[in-house]
Amino acid sequence: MTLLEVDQLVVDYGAVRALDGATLSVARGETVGIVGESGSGKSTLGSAIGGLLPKAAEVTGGEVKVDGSVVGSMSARELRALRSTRLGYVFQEPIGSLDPTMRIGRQVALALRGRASRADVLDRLATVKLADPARVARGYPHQLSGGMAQRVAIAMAMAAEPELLIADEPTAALDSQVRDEVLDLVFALAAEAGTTILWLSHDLPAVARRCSRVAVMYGGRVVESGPASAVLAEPRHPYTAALAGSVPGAVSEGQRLVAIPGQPPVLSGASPGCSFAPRCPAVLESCAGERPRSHVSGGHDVLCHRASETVGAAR
Ligand SMILES: Nc1ncnc2c1ncn2[C@@H]1O[C@H](COP(=O)(O)OP(=O)(O)OP(=O)(O)O)[C@@H](O)[C@H]1O
Repeated sequence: MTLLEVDQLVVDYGAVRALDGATLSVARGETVGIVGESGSGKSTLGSAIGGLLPKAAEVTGGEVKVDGSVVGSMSARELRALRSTRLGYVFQEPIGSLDPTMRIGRQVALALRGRASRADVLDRLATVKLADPARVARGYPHQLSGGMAQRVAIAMAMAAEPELLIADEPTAALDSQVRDEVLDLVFALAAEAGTTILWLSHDLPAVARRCSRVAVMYGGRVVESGPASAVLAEPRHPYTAALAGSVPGAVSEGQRLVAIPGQPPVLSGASPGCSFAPRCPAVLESCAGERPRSHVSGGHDVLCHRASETVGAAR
């Protein structure tokens, strides 16, 4: 059953177009990795789902539905309810999710929606494998290491057992050892609570290893989505092919995506054609002037004029 539907979403920050008709559908229980270079629109998409876009942003087209309800039509109260009961967010910088002036235990109690006993709070902190939950509960955010703070942020995001957890590069600020532990934790807690995961990441190998589905973003659109193993083994979009082709040996888990020659676009308005055309090794004449439409090919959704051809030919 569909939990999240993003349909042709367009978001502008003034003259900069961050999302240019992004479309994505996520079923309950899926673990979906959204992969893309810096500026491809991942964070904007993640924020739009919970009505958390900054003031500078304007939704100028399309819509987001969570469990059938249109997020853009919700009142402030409905949005607060959506965020406190159905969605959980974890960001790159855990400190940003924590109140520097409040003891950790009190913050976790609030995330448990005010009905929490001290034992509930300590239980919750124990689920994120903090060695001494009582000590952490008594402390303040500045007393925690980055890894510990992210564990607390995860405990708070998962406190209400949300239907959808949006994890926006949750481990980018952590060192590699802690990174794996934190990801293990996120996926284990989500599996236990039946929470669907949307994980926004630069880290293609890590996403492929942990997620059931991958969506690749480029120029504010989802250019390919499908089962993780199939998308990586047989990419249909030349951009995904370039990313996937660069995986063996060239990039290991935890590293950022290797560069593809050329620069990703900064759009100011709708892209007239495929925004990957200037960097595409398989570009056709029509690519620059005609927007590719969704094409289902081998179980993947692909936005490419050449989607029906094999990627072997496109590369
Ligand atoms: N507050 C803002 N004001 C103006 N432009 C913004 C703002 N936030 C994002 N943008 C622009 O919108 C586009 C998409 O940015 P977004 O942060 O969503 O991408 P991203 O894929 O999450 O990148 P990163 O991986 O670096 O976080 C970029 O061109 C970015 O410069």
